[in-house]
Amino acid sequence: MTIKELLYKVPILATAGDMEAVINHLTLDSRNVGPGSLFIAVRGTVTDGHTFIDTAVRQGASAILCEEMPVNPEPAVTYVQVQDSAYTQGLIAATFYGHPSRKLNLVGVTGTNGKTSTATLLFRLFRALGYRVGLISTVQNQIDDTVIPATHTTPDVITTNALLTDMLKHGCTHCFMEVSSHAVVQQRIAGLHFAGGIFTNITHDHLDFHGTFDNYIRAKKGFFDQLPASAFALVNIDDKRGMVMLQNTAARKESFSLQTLATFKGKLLADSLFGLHMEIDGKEVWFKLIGRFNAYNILGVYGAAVLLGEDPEEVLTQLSGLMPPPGRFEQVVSDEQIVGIVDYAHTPDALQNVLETIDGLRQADEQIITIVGCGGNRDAAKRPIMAEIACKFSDKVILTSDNPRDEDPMAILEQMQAGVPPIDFKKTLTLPDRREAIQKAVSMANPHDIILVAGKGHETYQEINGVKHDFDDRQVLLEAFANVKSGSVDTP
Ligand SMILES: CC(=O)N[C@H]1[C@@H](OP(=O)(O)OP(=O)(O)OC[C@H]2O[C@@H](n3ccc(=O)[nH]c3=O)[C@H](O)[C@@H]2O)O[C@H](CO)[C@@H](O)[C@@H]1O[C@H](C)C(=O)N[C@@H](C)C(=O)N[C@H](CCC(=O)O)C(=O)O
Repeated sequence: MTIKELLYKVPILATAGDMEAVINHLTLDSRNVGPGSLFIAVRGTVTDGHTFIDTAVRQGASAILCEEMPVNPEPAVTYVQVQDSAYTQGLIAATFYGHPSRKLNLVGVTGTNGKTSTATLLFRLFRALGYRVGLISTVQNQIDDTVIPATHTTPDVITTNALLTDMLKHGCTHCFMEVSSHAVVQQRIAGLHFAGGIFTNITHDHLDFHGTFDNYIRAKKGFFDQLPASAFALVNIDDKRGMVMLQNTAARKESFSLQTLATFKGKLLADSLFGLHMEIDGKEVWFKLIGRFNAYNILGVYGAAVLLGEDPEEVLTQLSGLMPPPGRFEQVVSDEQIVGIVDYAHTPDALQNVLETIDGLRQADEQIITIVGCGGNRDAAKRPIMAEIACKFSDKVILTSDNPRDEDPMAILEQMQAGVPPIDFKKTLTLPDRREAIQKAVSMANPHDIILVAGKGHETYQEINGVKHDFDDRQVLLEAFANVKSGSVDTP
């Protein structure tokens, strides 16, 4: 495709060089440039892509898209100046790949918690309903049975268009994707045509990136503002920001609720460690998912499926058979009936949801032992809050590391300790080594006690100083169950 064809409908400020130059590859990263590449220079959070234009040219780039023209452009290379290269990237990627998002039903899911569960449940539901389906999620991307490792919750828009193209080649009719607030702000969903958007909830998270809670809300809302009139915008109106999401959208406004009148109204009848019993649209159904937060996920998934034209009764039948996604309230039970629960809860709200759920389901003599940490190089404000929540609901708490990245693990843990109420000092232990923390919890547990290992969920690594070391909470729990003699009470 020529650069001129690629720029169809793109507002351009200036050009230099041959507009008939042929482009066979798009990239944001100078390290991936080769002959035929169009290098898109984007201003990032760490560095400015414009500083790599010369490198891209040396590596054979055919064209450069930028916001600022270089002082000495290379005559053999085509340069295009635009107002906003991050946004333009989305329009170009859609044209380059032939607008794949218009050729299937692309549904985006946004919200602080529940994105992965909702997108994954939709993916599994539509497969169970007989469709070929794609998934773009934090845990993994998937085209039917083929798993493609994920690097982001929402990839860059070039990668997304490439994934959607592969999905179409495999006959997919639907794709369910997570839409993170980072992605909205960084234009990673620009130019994508959505058939629908779902809002799960919004709570304190990512303030390191967005600065204020208002900015974070605005970022989420930006997704709904982008939806076309042909799409549906389905929001959880039990979250007080649900209606805000709908304010400026052109899409059809739809809602779901466990508490009030909504397009899709559900009622939670019973909640146990074995599943949920709900009434949806007047029908009683059992689900294998656990916890009130999953009742919301189920309702959102049900609503989206019905809005996509599926038969409500068939949707409920298929949904009732689905299991939780990996690392989402995943249970690992020892021979002695110590219940390990591995959950991705890494925000205050998610941790509170999981702990409230466990607290509501346990018997009076069953202890909750919580293992929790907070990531390095990320929102530090949540550290004391998460420790406080863990203490509020648990009989014992072990503060430990969760991807300290470039930070000193002990410094993160000290910030968490600041949230431990003095009355809870004696039930709290600090063990920076996560493996040791899990082993300690198992050694302290009695049969039927519940050990919550929070934060990593499906992740299979611990990131320390830029190196990802193999670490899987589920595996380490199993090893601890096998190695440590259960029943030996070792109170901190
Ligand atoms: C903070 C953040 O969101 N960063 C994302 C952002 O990178 P950046 O702005 O920091 O990029 P940069 O390093 O400043 O570089 C600027 C530009 O120069 C280019 N460059 C850079 C170096 C070089 O040698 N050559 C070159 O061309 C880069 O490709 C980039 O285009 O844009 C990149 C391209 O899209 C992303 O890969 C990158 O994600 C980083 C790796 C990341 O960790 N992001 C996280 C925070 C994130 O996005 N998380 C959300 C989920 C959040 C949640 O809900 O939990 C997600 O969607 O995954």
